[in-house]
Amino acid sequence: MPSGVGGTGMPIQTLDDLAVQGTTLGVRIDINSPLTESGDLADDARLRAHVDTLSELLERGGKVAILAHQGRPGSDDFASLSPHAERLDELLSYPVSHCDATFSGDARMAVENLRESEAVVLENTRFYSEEYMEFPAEEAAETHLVDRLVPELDAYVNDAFAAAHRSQPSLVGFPTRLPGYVGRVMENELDVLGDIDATPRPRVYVVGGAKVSDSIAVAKNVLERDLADHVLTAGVVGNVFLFADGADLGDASADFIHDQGYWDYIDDAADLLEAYSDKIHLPKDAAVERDGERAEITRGDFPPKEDEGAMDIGDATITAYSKILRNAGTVILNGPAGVFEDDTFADGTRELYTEAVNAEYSIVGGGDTAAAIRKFGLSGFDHVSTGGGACLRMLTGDPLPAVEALSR
Ligand SMILES: Nc1ncnc2c1ncn2[C@@H]1O[C@H](COP(=O)(O)OP(=O)(O)O)[C@@H](O)[C@H]1O
Ligand SMILES: O=C(OP(=O)(O)O)[C@H](O)COP(=O)(O)O
Repeated sequence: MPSGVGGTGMPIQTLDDLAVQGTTLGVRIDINSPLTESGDLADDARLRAHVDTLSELLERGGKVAILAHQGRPGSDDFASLSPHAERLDELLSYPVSHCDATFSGDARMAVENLRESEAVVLENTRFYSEEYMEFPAEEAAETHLVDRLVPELDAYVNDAFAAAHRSQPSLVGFPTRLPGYVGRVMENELDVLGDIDATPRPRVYVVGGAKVSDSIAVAKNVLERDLADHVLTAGVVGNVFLFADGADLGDASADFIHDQGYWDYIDDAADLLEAYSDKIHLPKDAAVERDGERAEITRGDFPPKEDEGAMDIGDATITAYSKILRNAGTVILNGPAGVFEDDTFADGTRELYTEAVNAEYSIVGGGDTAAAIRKFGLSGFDHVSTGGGACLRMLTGDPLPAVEALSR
């Protein structure tokens, strides 16, 4: 019988149920990481998170074909997984190579040629167009990527919790055609994040960062299900809510939101504000760059000058949000409050994250969120999830497609 995984209530097989020796395994991990301008890894936390799973499979004699994505088509961090393979080769005590193909003949040959306790990182799954589309599991199973790789594999392991909210071929297509198992990262995240109702009130969600569609969906869910006592908005998400509330953050911020494809979400944010204005908190001020320095503008003085984009929350927002966080029973946080990579606009993220540690129970998650935590040298959170959107989605009780596909 499958070992089962806490929190999901669904019988899912773990690596304890998998006979590894000599088998060829397709292993989906999430090593989507911040990159430097030259394309190197700016942070390797997600790679390190998967070391236990990969080491276990290799130590037990597995032939490991790694599937993963990096960035999104059109994004600055949309890149090859070659640096990731090099870093995994350094982190693991087993040989890790890279193949610059995902499911072509060369990729299938690379998988066929694997010896026991060897791994190959196949190329960025999102270099292939169908991977950036969402499908029901049964349709995903018939995509080229899945169809071409299945004959080379004996089983599939999904350890990519951080991408489990995406119903994309490499995440949901294999379990309908191969025996599927969760890796150790996925197993732990599902166990820890299993039951949000067990966490103490008042429960405060902090939705920051730049993935507006994910954050609005989560905010809607936790408010409709009365899971949240407060929703603090920051980052690009906060800027969208400010526009939705009629504030004029100026052309630079508006153009950025348009360019990211999120302008249409302003109506959704407005609907949430109308229904839950008592629980949703908006920034009271913003930080912009003026003459090369940080300048703060209160909402009463919006809009900033035409070329000044809102790059961080200001002191008034930090003070107001910190007071709520200080009195929180549970803080659930995803996404930076500003462009924290630039020290000029790191104040909001650093201050809010520092305050979140002091909550009775704190869960933080996300690739850039984790990178910010390391940048500021913070510790003491009860759980640092490898996933941002996936973590929030899990905590709203919404199903994670990749997990559902494994529990068939
Ligand atoms: N006001 C802002 N304007 C532009 N980008 C922002 C702003 N606030 C935060 N960001 C960006 O959001 C990105 C992280 O967002 P996201 O990917 O949602 O976080 P995570 O990976 O933790 O889920 C960072 O690269 C950061 O620079
Ligand atoms: O970084 C990720 O999500 P996160 O930004 O919520 O942490 C995952 O790798 C998913 O990436 P995606 O949001 O481009 O599908």
